[in-house]
Amino acid sequence: MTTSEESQEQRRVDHVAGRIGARIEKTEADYTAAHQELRNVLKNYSENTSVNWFEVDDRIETSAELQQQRALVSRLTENQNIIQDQLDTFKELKRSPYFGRIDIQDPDETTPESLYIGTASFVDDDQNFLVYDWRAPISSIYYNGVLGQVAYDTPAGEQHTDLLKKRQFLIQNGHIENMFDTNETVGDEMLQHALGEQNDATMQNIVATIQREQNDIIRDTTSDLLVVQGVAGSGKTSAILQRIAFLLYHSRRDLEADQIVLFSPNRLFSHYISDVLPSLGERNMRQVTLAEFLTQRFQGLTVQTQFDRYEDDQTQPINRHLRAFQESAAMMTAIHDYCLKSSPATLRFTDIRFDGRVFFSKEEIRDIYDRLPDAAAPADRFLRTKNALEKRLKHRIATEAQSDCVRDEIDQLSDEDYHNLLGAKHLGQFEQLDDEIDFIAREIVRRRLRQVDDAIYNGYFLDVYSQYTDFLSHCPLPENVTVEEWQSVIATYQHDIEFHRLALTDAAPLLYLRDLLIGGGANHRMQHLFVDEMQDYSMAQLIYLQHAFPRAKLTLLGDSEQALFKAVESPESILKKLDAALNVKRSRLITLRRSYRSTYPITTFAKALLPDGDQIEAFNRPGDLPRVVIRYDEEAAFKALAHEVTTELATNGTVAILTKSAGEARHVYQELHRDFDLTLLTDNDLSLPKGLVVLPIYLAKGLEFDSVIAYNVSAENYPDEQMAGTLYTIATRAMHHLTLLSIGAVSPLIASGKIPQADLTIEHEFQN
Ligand SMILES: Nc1ncnc2c1ncn2[C@@H]1O[C@H](COP(=O)(O)OP(=O)(O)OP(=O)(O)O)[C@@H](O)[C@H]1O
Repeated sequence: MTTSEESQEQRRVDHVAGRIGARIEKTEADYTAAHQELRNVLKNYSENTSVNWFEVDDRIETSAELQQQRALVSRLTENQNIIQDQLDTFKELKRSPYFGRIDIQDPDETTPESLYIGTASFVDDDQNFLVYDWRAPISSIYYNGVLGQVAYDTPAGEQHTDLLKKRQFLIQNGHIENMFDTNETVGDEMLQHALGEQNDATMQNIVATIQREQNDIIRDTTSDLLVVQGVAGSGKTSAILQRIAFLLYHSRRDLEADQIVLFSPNRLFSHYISDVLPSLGERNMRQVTLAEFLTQRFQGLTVQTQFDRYEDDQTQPINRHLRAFQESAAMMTAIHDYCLKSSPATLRFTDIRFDGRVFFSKEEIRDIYDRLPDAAAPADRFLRTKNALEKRLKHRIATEAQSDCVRDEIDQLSDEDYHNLLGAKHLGQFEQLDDEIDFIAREIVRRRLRQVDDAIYNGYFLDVYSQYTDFLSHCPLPENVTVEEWQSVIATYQHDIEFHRLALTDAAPLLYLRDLLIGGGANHRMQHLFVDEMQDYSMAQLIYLQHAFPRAKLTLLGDSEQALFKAVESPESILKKLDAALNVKRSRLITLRRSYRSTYPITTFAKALLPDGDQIEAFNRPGDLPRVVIRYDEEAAFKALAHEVTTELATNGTVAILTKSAGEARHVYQELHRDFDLTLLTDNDLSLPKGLVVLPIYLAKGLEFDSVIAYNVSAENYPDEQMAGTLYTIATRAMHHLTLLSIGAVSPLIASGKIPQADLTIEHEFQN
């Protein structure tokens, strides 16, 4: 690259930045005007809210006026927010207007054209595209193409062009720091820089350096089920966030951010990724953890979380084949069959009671259900039963409203209570006073019987918990499950329910049974469902999620090597199982084998922990060897830990001590918190601070830290292959430094001959 080319490019950057600067000034003026308008309306609004609320007529008038003003305020606020967002985008763009340039020559053109690609598009006042959005169809060439003939998809079909040049830029504060031409997808030099820089507490966008396979994930618009199996640090999470930005850009008119839901592994993760979409000028999608989702669905019950289960599994023996069956697709099929075969006689109806007496008896309810055509789906029949009960309730309300005692009650009402019962909507609606009185009478009875109404509306007249017991007692068992074992499953479930608790294993089958029998539970608005860390979900849970979001396209991401609960599975076998269970039209598997997060020595060490780690490709970023520090008693270990922490904090922004369990994390906290500014993170924490943190590994899923210290990787703590996934997950959270502290003999996973001693720095304490 010649210096004249560099100065020419810098002149262009200056020119573009100048244009953006002018637009910022104009937008700032627009913002001030919008803000002033909003303030005026708000002032007016607050004056209006203090008017007389006592007289009924005034009240109606004021209320209508207020409603109008409220609508105006919300429109103006939205307008102001849009301008603010534009301003933020322009300011960001001015600092770094673009990161790429492609020179192309279309078949019907005589001269080549240079296009510049950035995080958002910028069109000047003469309609020249000075910067193209990275998501524009033509930009895909930048990520995918090597020089020569290339194709790219557009809404009008596939287009062809000749790619003559591809140039990458690193522009900071309007200044070109680095630029070079490349024939590769996105050159390693650029990536080296991006990865070496990171030391933020939150995730950054990767649009300047998206890799080819990541680009495939991001731009896939046709699959109904996209399964991404990628090794730790291969950019799965990054890819889905850019994918969401891409989908929002491409379906601007039909897709909104709140029609996309992401199931995240934990709440810290939700915070960790929260800046990525806003940095690309998009709103965040909805995020929920499995625990939050289940808690919301089972109000009144305490549902075991994945974390509770992980902790419990460490202290109690687990019957793996039993659990495997309970969480399988076969279990969900059994539920489905059971519900389809259900009949009025097998359904566990219960009385609806009021004031200690039976209001609608279960026999009456069963009778209604029985009279409905049995060809209808159970949920349909249930809904019609609900409607019939509502009708009967209305009838009883009407009859009771005629009673003398209700009329007496009306006579006793104060003016205020009377108007409240009538409600603003009905004021002046009745021509005859008698009609108004009738209405009030029904309203009194309706309010009194609200509990019955709620019971009908919520379908409380079917005891789903006892129905699930009935299902379990009739469930066809696989050969490897004995009747005795199954009896214990039923007994445990019943015992849990008695104490308002539910095991995680039972949650998905029970929800499925409830939805199939009584209806509801499905969200038809969601268009995309993303599940990160899918290896921690059972097949039953995934089937349920598909049922709960029936219109959503699924993107499932995971790494079976990081399974904390299960054995490792090959990506192909995972897709095969999902294909069979989820029954989708178009499915696709993308495998990512290159790991970007950690330095070369850390990834080399981490992959050696796994039985089939050879397939992991380490990105070539230099760094120190992982250090193993061995001490033979706790006191010496904590002294060493304090020393390591001090050293790491001197050079790293985030240092995490990762433990196997919450108990261990608390113990470390107790020992260190007096000497260090240390934060103990639990599953209630919502944000990730910078500095020094201690947390169990399952809360660190999906996260990364500049420096990781694995606490106590002894043979006692990590005795065998079962723990390989956990240790691998811990090691791969480190970006730049990894230290492994062992109290006593080191785990055979590390001390095995598989890991060459030359790949580690080992520091022993001399024993007396
Ligand atoms: N193309 C890329 N350009 C720059 N950085 C990247 C790229 N791909 C991944 N990274 C970086 O690598 C790190 C790991 O990415 P990410 O968290 O998305 O991986 P993951 O596959 O979800 O990891 P895990 O399964 O271990 O949680 C992040 O810091 C991310 O910014």
